[in-house]
Amino acid sequence: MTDSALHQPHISSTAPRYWALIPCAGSGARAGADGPKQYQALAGRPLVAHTLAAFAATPGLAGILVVVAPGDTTLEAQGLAEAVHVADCGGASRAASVSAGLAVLHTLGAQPQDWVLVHDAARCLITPAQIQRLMAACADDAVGGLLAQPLADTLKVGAEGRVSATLERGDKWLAQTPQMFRLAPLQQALQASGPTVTDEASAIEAQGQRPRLVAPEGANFKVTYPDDFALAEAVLKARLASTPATEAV
Ligand SMILES: Nc1ccn([C@@H]2O[C@H](COP(=O)(O)OP(=O)(O)OP(=O)(O)O)[C@@H](O)[C@H]2O)c(=O)n1
Ligand SMILES: C[C@](O)(CO)[C@H](O)COP(=O)(O)O
Repeated sequence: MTDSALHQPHISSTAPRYWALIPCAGSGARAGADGPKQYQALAGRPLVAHTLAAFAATPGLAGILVVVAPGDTTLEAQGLAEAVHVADCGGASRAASVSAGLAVLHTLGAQPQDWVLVHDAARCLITPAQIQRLMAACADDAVGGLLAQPLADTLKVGAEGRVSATLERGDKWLAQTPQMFRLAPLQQALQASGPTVTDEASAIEAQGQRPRLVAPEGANFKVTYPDDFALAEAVLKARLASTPATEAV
């Protein structure tokens, strides 16, 4: 047996299930709101309610786990915890929150070979169609993958406020979420990468794997800065206006 085979997790032959893990324990410092950005009102509901509604409307998920900060009971108080599992095990970094959530998934019955779709609570424009697009693209993939957006702008390198180079952008993508990997390899990869890695794909890449890139076909930006709230709200309202009430999430 090779050294790498020794470190492979046990993958059983039963059909894998799909779990959603939603890190929701950030403080939203860059958004400059009064409190965590995931609970700010957007189109009449807390921002994270839109995120959760998209996952609740996605067929084929075994469960949805939301990781919140220790002692945070906002989801329960807002009536948003009924269709999801909530664990107040968030950590000091996004990666720490995701790792803590992966451990909780085991207690919910998740198996090492099951797929986990990690999605930022702050990406509230995600749709069931986008989630299913990623699931379909990666279901037979040996590694897994992520939603990502090809660059739309010319890409510059800056130094001391001036352009030092213009990069070829044909092969550049902006990483989004969900990012979908199997539970055991993802846990191992995050443990090896440590708490500073900024997405799951980076941790998997550091293990020598090449995650699949899947375009989202529609807006899926992360609410990060103050202006993003109005932009996200406009997109949500436009979708609601053009979607029959039975399909709206
Ligand atoms: N310790 C952390 C940090 C982030 N997140 C979550 O990870 C997602 C993406 O992180 P980001 O947008 O960077 O959120 P914040 O850390 O909240 O924002 P900021 O960096 O501006 O403080 C968000 O849904 C956020 O709640 C988390 O669960 N735990
Ligand atoms: C995971 C992520 O959404 C990919 O774009 C992003 O890296 C998370 O945001 P952060 O600012 O790096 O925490």
